[in-house]
Amino acid sequence: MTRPAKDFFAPLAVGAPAPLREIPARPSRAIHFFDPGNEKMAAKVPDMVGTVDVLLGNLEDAVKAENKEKSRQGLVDIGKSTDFGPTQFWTRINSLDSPWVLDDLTTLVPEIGDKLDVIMVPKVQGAEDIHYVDRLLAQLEARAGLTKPLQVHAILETARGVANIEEICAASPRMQGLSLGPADLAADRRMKTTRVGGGHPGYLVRQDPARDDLGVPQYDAQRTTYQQDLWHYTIARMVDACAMHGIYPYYGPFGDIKDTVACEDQFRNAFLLGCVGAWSLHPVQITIANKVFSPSVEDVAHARRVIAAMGDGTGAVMIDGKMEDDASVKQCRVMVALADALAAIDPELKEQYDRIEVADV
Ligand SMILES: CC(=O)SCCNC(=O)CCNC(=O)[C@H](O)C(C)(C)COP(=O)(O)OP(=O)(O)OC[C@H]1O[C@@H](n2cnc3c(N)ncnc32)[C@H](O)[C@@H]1OP(=O)(O)O
Ligand SMILES: O=CC(=O)O
Ligand SMILES: [Mg+2]
Repeated sequence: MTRPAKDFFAPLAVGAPAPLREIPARPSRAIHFFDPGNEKMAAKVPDMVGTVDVLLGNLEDAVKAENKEKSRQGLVDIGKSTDFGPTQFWTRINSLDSPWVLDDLTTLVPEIGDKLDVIMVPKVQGAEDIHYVDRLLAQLEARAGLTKPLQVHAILETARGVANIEEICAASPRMQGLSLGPADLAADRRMKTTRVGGGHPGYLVRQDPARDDLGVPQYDAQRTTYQQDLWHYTIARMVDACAMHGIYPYYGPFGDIKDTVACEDQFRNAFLLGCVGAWSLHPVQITIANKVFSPSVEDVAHARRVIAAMGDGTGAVMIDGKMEDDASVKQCRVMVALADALAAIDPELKEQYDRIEVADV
């Protein structure tokens, strides 16, 4: 059950920092995963600061059981020794039923709780999981004397989690966002796939058969097929639930590292539907996410033009043969607000957006 409105923003432990009233809209186009126990990856982290919006030290799946303690300690060392500047610092803890998660939280909060921005919780099933983490974090924050509350991000990777999506988003003022976890979700749903995110050639629709002069369908004639997106339904649910609760939706992992083209397509579908970012599993995917989740110069130019033409934002105007009104100007404001936020942290993008001529507007 969700707490009554009057108690929703009350700290859950004496001495814990006051919960945030609003989740900050910090750019997070790529959430870049690294294993803090892998020396080669860990060594790259300081140089990645400033090149990616979020660096996430992963402690869960993809870290071998015998390396869990090493990765946790590696994360503590990186957290203490790194100045993250404009880059956010997140972690993915082990699942709540695992033998490692209690030590993850009781170690990370006192050691590097002041450096961490967001704790990603995997395999969240319902509000009860968030309530557990919420209270424990409050106790640990109070004991550590933290002044800034940690935010919580849930991965949607079970059928029950998807069914309970709204209550998960509403479970705590710490809730920062949701990510799609397509690999675990596929397994939990008993989908017949063996991939980490992305499409499947068997999930398609086929063009109707052509008909001969007598109207008889030619079933054996060549017919075009169109591959469909396995994740459309779940992403759309995530976007609505997150928008309703003032938190942020993300595409999760795309496992075919070499298929940069299909990765870009999946990320772009998510961007167009309302997601703010995606996971990056390999440095090559940072570039893709940064590109896709930044509005194009053309879209920003058009949006600025509509906003300028619409004056106080009411009424209707014609631009290039198209009707624009209150509803389209609101979409344009979303686009420009994102462009402004990105320009503030990304000098290359700022230069591109600044180059849009006043004449274009
Ligand atoms: C379903 C889920 O839960 S998804 C989330 C969990 N999975 C992960 O976090 C996976 C993270 N990524 C990885 O483990 C690796 O990128 C792999 C296994 C996919 C590929 O690793 P490799 O085969 O070593 O890739 P590759 O040879 O292209 O690496 C090139 C360099 O980039 C480094 N690198 C690879 N991935 C990363 C990364 N995520 N962060 C930083 N550096 C990386 C490698 O260490 C290597 O360094 P080197 O040039 O000093 O030798
Ligand atoms: O954790 C991510 C997933 O796809 O599973
Ligand atoms: Mg998973």
